[in-house]
Amino acid sequence: MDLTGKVALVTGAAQGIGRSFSEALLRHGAKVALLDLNMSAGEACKKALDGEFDAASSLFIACDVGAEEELKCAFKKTIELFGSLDIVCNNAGINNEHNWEQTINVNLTSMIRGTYLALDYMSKENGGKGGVIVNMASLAGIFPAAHGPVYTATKHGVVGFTRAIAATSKLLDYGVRINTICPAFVDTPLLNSVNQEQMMGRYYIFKDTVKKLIQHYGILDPSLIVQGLMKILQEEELNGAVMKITKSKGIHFEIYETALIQPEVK
Ligand SMILES: NC(=O)C1=CN([C@@H]2O[C@H](COP(=O)(O)OP(=O)(O)OC[C@H]3O[C@@H](n4cnc5c(N)ncnc54)[C@H](O)[C@@H]3O)[C@@H](O)[C@H]2O)C=CC1
Ligand SMILES: CC/C=C\C[C@H](O)/C=C/C=C\C=C\C=C\C(=O)[C@@H](O)C/C=C\CCC(=O)O
Repeated sequence: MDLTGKVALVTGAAQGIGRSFSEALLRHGAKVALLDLNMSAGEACKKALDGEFDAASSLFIACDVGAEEELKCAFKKTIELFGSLDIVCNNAGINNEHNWEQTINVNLTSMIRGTYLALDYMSKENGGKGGVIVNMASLAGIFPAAHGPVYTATKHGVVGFTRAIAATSKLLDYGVRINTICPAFVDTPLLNSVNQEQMMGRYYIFKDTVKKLIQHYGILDPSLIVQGLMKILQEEELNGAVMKITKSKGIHFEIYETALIQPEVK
């Protein structure tokens, strides 16, 4: 996909992986809607991006992806300003085992809603011109993380939903490719949640164990996750792919046994 002039929407864009995604998309000539809960961080991010890229190429939208109407409104504002939508990165996520219901709402429910909103605008079934959706999971979407059982559940859900809706998209010819990225530990503020008892809840007892896990497996630079995003955008055969990114093996893919026989669509 030539990104020049394409329109992308990135959730959790104010920092971390989402900010790295947004910078890379702008650098490749795309326009980007930056969605984030954190108003001050979002405005600071937008100001910094305006120092490097045309201010008209990005739009910060304060949005709690966990609030249905706010997410719907953010999609609407994006299309109203930029005129179309080609790429959606459902990236926003939290690691909160204390308020685990919020973790489910942000990491899973909002990702599903963001995927459906993206399909509303991009699917050929709705008169759209197709596009690409990237849902951010984690290696905890493949391997159980004892220090984060609810986080693990949400990320397994991201993987499962993405693989299934990608099959739906292919069967119904939506013209939209939907893939998921499962990074190991990445150098972003999220990692600091390990040190926060209000985030780890009853699993704060694992604090030192997780730190040893992080030390053992290493910490990835967000730029490698950006490489994964670019690979997904450029390799048009990728749909329903589960991309893993680790220190030991870099960018590689989970291989699954043959999928269920899919229903014939009459
Ligand atoms: N950092 C890591 O080690 C890994 C992170 N991930 C996933 O990558 C994604 C991005 O995480 P990071 O960049 O590391 O985290 P981060 O905490 O650095 O950034 C997340 C961004 O999302 C925003 N956000 C949080 N809740 C929101 C909401 N309700 N509405 C809108 N924005 C919201 C935050 O304000 C923040 O700007 C998450 O889904 C996370 O689970 C996956 C594997 C490893
Ligand atoms: C506490 C921080 C919260 C979230 C960060 C992240 O989402 C959670 C990650 C949880 C577990 C990460 C495990 C990392 C494992 C590795 O890095 C691998 O090198 C080893 C494990 C499996 C590799 C198998 C493969 O690559 O096919």
